[in-house]
Order: sequence, then C-alpha cells, then structure tokens
Amino acid sequence: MRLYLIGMPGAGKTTLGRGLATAYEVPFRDLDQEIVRREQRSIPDIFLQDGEAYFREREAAVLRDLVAELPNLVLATGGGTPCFHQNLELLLETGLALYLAVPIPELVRRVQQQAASRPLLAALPDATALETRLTETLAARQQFYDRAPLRCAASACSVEAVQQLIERFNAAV
Ligand SMILES: Nc1ncnc2c1ncn2[C@@H]1O[C@H](COP(=O)(O)OP(=O)(O)O)[C@@H](O)[C@H]1O
Ligand SMILES: O=C(O)C1=C[C@@H](OP(=O)(O)O)[C@@H](O)[C@H](O)C1
Ligand SMILES: [Mg+2]
Repeated sequence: MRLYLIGMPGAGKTTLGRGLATAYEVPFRDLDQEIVRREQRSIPDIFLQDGEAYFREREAAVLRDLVAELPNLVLATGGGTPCFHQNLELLLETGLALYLAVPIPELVRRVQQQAASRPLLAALPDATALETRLTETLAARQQFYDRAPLRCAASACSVEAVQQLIERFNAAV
C-alpha cells in the first residue's frame, strides 16, 4: 500500500504520517525531509537561493523517485505538492490519498510557532496576516485537495480513525 497525506501546512501530515506508518509497519517518508537530504540544505535555503519554481521541480522529481522506489509507504507530502507538475495525478494513480482538513484558526495556531521553517508563510507581520495568507492559499488549493478519495477532519484524525476509514474504503471498492 501507498498512503499519501495531503493538506495545508500545519495540517499534521508529518505527525500523523509517522503514526500511520508505524501502525501499518511500512516505511515512512516525509517529502520535504527527502528534498532536504538530497539537496543538503534546508527548505528556506532552497527557496531563498533558487526560488519556488526550482523547489517545485525538485519536489516533483523526488516524489517520482520515492514512488518508483517504494511499493509500500506512508508519505507526508508538502502542502503545495498536489498543486504542481501533475503530482496529484501521480498520487491518485499510484496510491491512496488522504486529505487532512483543518480549520484555518487551528492552522494559524499550529503554524505560528514554526513560520520560519515554512518560507511561504515566513515574514508575515502578525496572526491576522498569517490567517489571510492561509485563507487565500486554501482557496486556491481546495480544488486539488478535494480530489483525494479519503478525507478526515482534524478533530477526528487519530491513527485508529484513519485506519477504520481506510478499511471501510477498501471494503467498498
Ligand atoms: N492532531 C494534532 N493536534 C494538535 N496539534 C498537532 C496535530 N498534528 C500536528 N500538530 C502540530 O501542528 C504542527 C504542524 O504539524 P506537522 O505534522 O508538521 O504538519 P504538516 O506536516 O502538515 O505541515 C506541529 O507543531 C505539530 O506538533
Ligand atoms: O504549502 C507549501 O507550499 C509548502 C509547504 C511545506 O510543507 P508542509 O505542508 O509540511 O509545511 C513545504 O513543502 C514548503 O515550505 C512549501
Ligand atoms: Mg510536513
């Protein structure tokens, strides 16, 4: 099985992904961490030195490498992954995508502490600006996220709840 977690920055893709990989006893990969490992520099440095377009190219290439390499995995994608370079189509064709839906105020709370590690959200003056940016970003991305066959609301997104969701999905198809 390949399980792909998609959703906004702060949705909990990395956190939940680790738990799901342990529960299913399959390898866990975090796409951002794989990019960092291969580039030998941080995500903010990649954005700063080479820009978003370069990051998106690397993101698409590393995603394809991971899919080719691992028939079983839980993958935490980056928030923008499904929105570039036909990545969503790849995810839908090669595994099961789960959208973690989290309300904007909760995203603001979670991301506020870590804005510096997320270049697209860094350098915003306050929580209001962060909220505006996240709202605009979600509006543009919702059409991509909504194509995932599985969706879980933040309040219900435990490892066990997701496992039940997947069982029901597999039984229905
Ligand atoms: N279910 C949750 N409830 C509360 N906080 C969470 C939850 N999942 C993740 N977080 C916190 O939110 C922040 C972002 O989580 P992370 O897994 O890095 O999200 P993503 O990879 O989707 O950007 C982290 O500080 C993490 O501890
Ligand atoms: O939303 C985005 O476009 C991004 C989200 C980040 O991942 P997280 O969703 O894990 O923060 C990371 O890929 C990069 O900073 C771009
Ligand atoms: Mg992450």
